[in-house]
Amino acid sequence: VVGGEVAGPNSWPWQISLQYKSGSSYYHTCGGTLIERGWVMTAAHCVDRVRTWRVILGEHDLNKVSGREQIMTVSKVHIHPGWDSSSVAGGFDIALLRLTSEATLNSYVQLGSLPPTNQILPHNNLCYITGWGRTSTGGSLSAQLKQAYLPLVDHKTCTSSGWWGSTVKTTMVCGGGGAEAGCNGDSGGPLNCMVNGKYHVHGIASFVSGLGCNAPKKPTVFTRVSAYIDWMDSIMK
Ligand SMILES: CC(C)c1ccc(NC(=O)[C@@H]2CCCN2C(=O)[C@H](CCCC[NH3+])NC(=O)C(F)(F)F)cc1
Repeated sequence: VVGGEVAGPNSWPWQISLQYKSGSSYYHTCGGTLIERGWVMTAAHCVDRVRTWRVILGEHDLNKVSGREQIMTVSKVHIHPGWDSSSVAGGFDIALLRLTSEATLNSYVQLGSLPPTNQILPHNNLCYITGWGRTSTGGSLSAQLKQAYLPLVDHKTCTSSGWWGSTVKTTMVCGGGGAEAGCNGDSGGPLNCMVNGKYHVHGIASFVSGLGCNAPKKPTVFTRVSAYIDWMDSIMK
């Protein structure tokens, strides 16, 4: 996350850290959202390589043990059948991870709320991106979870000339476009949007400009969760 601030510990209790094993250590690679006690929603591009995964719930500082963490292994990865790893512009950047055991819900670990099917939020809707991604283009990951205010950018603006144009599809949502942005390592994490006084997970961080995470007029692009409710229901049935 470029800009914004360190989040209050566990103030986004559905945020997870997706980590892969290399040698005898695990490394943060993406964010994600706990949506059922046994299911995590993330981006397809995060899990389209065969790796040994683990999910940390109740995480805040990647380098410290608070005792609030729950370390979960992944028993199955479900990547949307429409995902094409050679083109993030094609959309379908969504995957579901079946956890080996069910999470214990408490003050530090809660389920994220999903939007109704095909809900489209208005331009400038209040949204926050959260993640441990790079804090500047080419910079390092954040040890603590960060949050940044990314007002929603409507499709008409986001697909206009000088912005993303036709790269952005109707199954995507855009947020920010100014100094604050998602960045590498925030992938798969939630775009938390306020609707009727409650945060819903409206987006899954998908891509930013190759020119820089906070390139002007290149808002962070998210998978629009409300476009994939039926698919998710069919998998989690
Ligand atoms: C649509 C197409 C023109 C296109 C547009 C932008 C990109 N951006 C990128 O690839 C930049 C550079 C490093 C990773 N990155 C990204 O955008 C990565 C992975 C994207 C999927 C790539 N297989 N995503 C993120 O950093 C994010 F925003 F989700 F946190 C890639 C392709």
